[in-house]
Amino acid sequence: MTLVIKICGLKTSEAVEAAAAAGADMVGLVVFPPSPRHVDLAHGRSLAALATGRLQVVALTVDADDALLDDIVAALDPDWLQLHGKETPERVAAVKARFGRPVMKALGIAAAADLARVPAYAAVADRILFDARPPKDATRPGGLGRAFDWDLLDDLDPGLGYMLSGGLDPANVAEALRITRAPAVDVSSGVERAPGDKDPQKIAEFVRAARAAAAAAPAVARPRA
Ligand SMILES: O=C(O)c1ccccc1NCC(=O)[C@H](O)[C@H](O)COP(=O)(O)O
Repeated sequence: MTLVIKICGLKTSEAVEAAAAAGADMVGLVVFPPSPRHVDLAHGRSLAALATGRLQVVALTVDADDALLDDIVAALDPDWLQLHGKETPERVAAVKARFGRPVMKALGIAAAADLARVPAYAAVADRILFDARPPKDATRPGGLGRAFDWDLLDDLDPGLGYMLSGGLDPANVAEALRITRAPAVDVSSGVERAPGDKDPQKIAEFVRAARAAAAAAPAVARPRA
């Protein structure tokens, strides 16, 4: 199975072009004003149009209501909706039913107990994104460049595709894949010069390192020890 790679928090056409040229699969557009990666809908529309047909477009929101999601879907026509707030399983199901698009639910992980929520979300989401749980005083729930203990995902079978996220970068993605055998990875801070400023060279290095690691140790197809 081919590793799925998502580059998140793109703000410029240069970054979209870099993700496409590097061979990424998905790009995330953050619609959350407190984030340094926030794009307004007019700009998001042009970035999504540039990506469409080459990269899957993920619209990332945090506890968005239906009215905002209506506007986002109309503007970005995303392939995926990523819910990165405190959305309940019921809310995930409602968003999926209303918009008829695949929904990726982010779950913050800091300890094994955090995985207890997985079955309820796996029943309604199309993909789970495991991210580091943010500190209590964080101004945003993701894109913080924080990793969690990847060993927590050992032996995890959520019953659906999942994405590993949180503090990944070109130097550590191979080790993260070796430990987790994740079928998909997501990165933001690790391919930036500064928050919100993507570095085309780091994007290329990340994709190259992740693809090489996946080729050396195929993810979900690899039998468990
Ligand atoms: O990126 C943001 O600023 C952001 C803001 C609010 C909610 C989620 C956000 N990012 C979510 C992502 O999918 C990131 O790629 C993920 O958290 C990993 O980020 P990083 O640890 O910086 O690679």
